Amino acid sequence: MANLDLTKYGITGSVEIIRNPSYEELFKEETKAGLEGFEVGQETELGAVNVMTGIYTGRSPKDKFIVMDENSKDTVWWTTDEYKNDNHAASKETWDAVKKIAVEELCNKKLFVVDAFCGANKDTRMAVRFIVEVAWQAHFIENMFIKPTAEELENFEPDFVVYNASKAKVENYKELGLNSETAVVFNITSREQVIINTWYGGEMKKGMFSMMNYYLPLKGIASMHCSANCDMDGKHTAIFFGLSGTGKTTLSTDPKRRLIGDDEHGWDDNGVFNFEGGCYAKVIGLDKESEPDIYNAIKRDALLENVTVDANGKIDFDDKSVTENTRVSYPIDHINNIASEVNGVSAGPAAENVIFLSADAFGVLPPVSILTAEQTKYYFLSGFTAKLAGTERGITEPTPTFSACFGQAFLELHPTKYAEELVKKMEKSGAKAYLVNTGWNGTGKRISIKDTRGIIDAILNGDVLKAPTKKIPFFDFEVPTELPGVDSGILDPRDTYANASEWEEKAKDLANRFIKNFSKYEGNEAGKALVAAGPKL
Ligand SMILES: Nc1ncnc2c1ncn2[C@@H]1O[C@H](COP(=O)(O)OP(=O)(O)O)[C@@H](O)[C@H]1O
Ligand SMILES: C=C(OP(=O)(O)O)C(=O)O
Ligand SMILES: [Mn+2]
Repeated sequence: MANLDLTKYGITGSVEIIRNPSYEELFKEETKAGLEGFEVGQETELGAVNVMTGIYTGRSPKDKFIVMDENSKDTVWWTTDEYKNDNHAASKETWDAVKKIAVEELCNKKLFVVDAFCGANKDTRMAVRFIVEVAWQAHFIENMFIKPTAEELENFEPDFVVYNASKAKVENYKELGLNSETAVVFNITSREQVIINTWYGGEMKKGMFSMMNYYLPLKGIASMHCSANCDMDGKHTAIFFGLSGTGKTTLSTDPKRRLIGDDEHGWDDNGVFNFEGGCYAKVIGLDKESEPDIYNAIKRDALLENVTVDANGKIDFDDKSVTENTRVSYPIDHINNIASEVNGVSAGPAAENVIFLSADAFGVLPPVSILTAEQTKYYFLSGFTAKLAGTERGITEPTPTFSACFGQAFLELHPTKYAEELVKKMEKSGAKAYLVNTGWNGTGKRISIKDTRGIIDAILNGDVLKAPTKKIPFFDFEVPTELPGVDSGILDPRDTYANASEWEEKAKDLANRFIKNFSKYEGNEAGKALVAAGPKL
């Protein structure tokens, strides 16, 4: 395998090709003398290396394109004026041009090639080859994707190739119909991705997630933007859907349970399986006391991004001067209790509890609502939350949004397809769904991690179904009025306002937004039938 041939990709004149480097080699490469600009990694007091990712410290959805061809034309959920999404169409000519830019950037260089899997299920996993010129990018990939065994590496045949040319620019982007000098372009037919002018690792991670979101539902497998964990015996799986910053990583990392994965999962007839081999946690304001497992995962081999570190390697997790989206990637075995230790792979049986995390910036949603089957479909398709600062370019404060299936930016097919697959699986396992607000309430502050953890515990141990409940107006949510370990004063959101009429006013406004947003699903009978499960004025 020493002589990996990249000329078949048009990449010629390679000075050196380092394939699947060890962590030891990566450490040397990313901290060695002579590196320049954003290539430089700095060793920190916790042993993890920190890097700066440049202008792009979050994903850039406006620069995401998919080649429109015979194959993708009628399957991909394209953006339209009536319903905008992030699936912008690129022509085949544009594809040829951006691929050429990427390949030229990668010619005559020392390169890193990382071969890895996306998907823990051997029958449906994608073998991905990443070609990059920056050592820490190779490190990020090794942390986040599933490492092949020596034997698997020997016989590795990529199903998908990613060309990361973060140092290049698309100068003639206007001519090519692109949005800027930055481009993240997918070719579903040739199974390739090109990344130009952004160093943010999330484009590779969420890029392959988007591709799984295309291929898996077409095979009858649910593909989900959620975290997952199970009990200590590897059973009783729970999944946590949520847009960036709503708490998937924080809440699935639970010392009482085993982690399956923190962000991207499939659900097939055997159960829930992780797509990834590692986690990508936010570290802004990271507090050792409230998130000890994440804190302890930050050690040698973990990779910090955009964190403020002084000349002696001392970390300041509270500093937001570069971005609020400071991150750490680490291989999943940096977490003490993981599902693969008892289940062999990062997987668990069919989920029994399905939790929708929503960070409501309006302070209207109760901290926990028990959903009916119809409400489950309605709230999944609605995907209401707030986009939190940082993960996407241009978002600087909590911004309310309806992100279908709690992951619209990564959906390649129509949202109803994901809802259909999820509901099929939930019906089969008899799973119950809950809507959990990890955002704000009438106090003007975010609900505490402690209270949210108490709520999650009550869902997972069944207490929530034994608790006395009441109904919340407009939304018809059933909410518990007391739960062990949770401040009873917050369970009815109206109690967190000086005057309940303040809540009422905001609730009416939010209900209206739901109704308006849902009109896009009312074009068919199934959509129309769900309206009754939504808010009413
Ligand atoms: N009640 C809460 N529940 C979950 N996370 C919270 C809560 N309050 C504040 N946070 C913070 O919000 C962020 C959640 O981010 P994260 O778990 O990485 O989300 P995701 O994985 O869904 O992108 C963390 O920085 C966490 O400390
Ligand atoms: C890395 C990302 O995911 P999350 O914030 O959900 O962890 C992202 O959306 O770019
Ligand atoms: Mn996360």
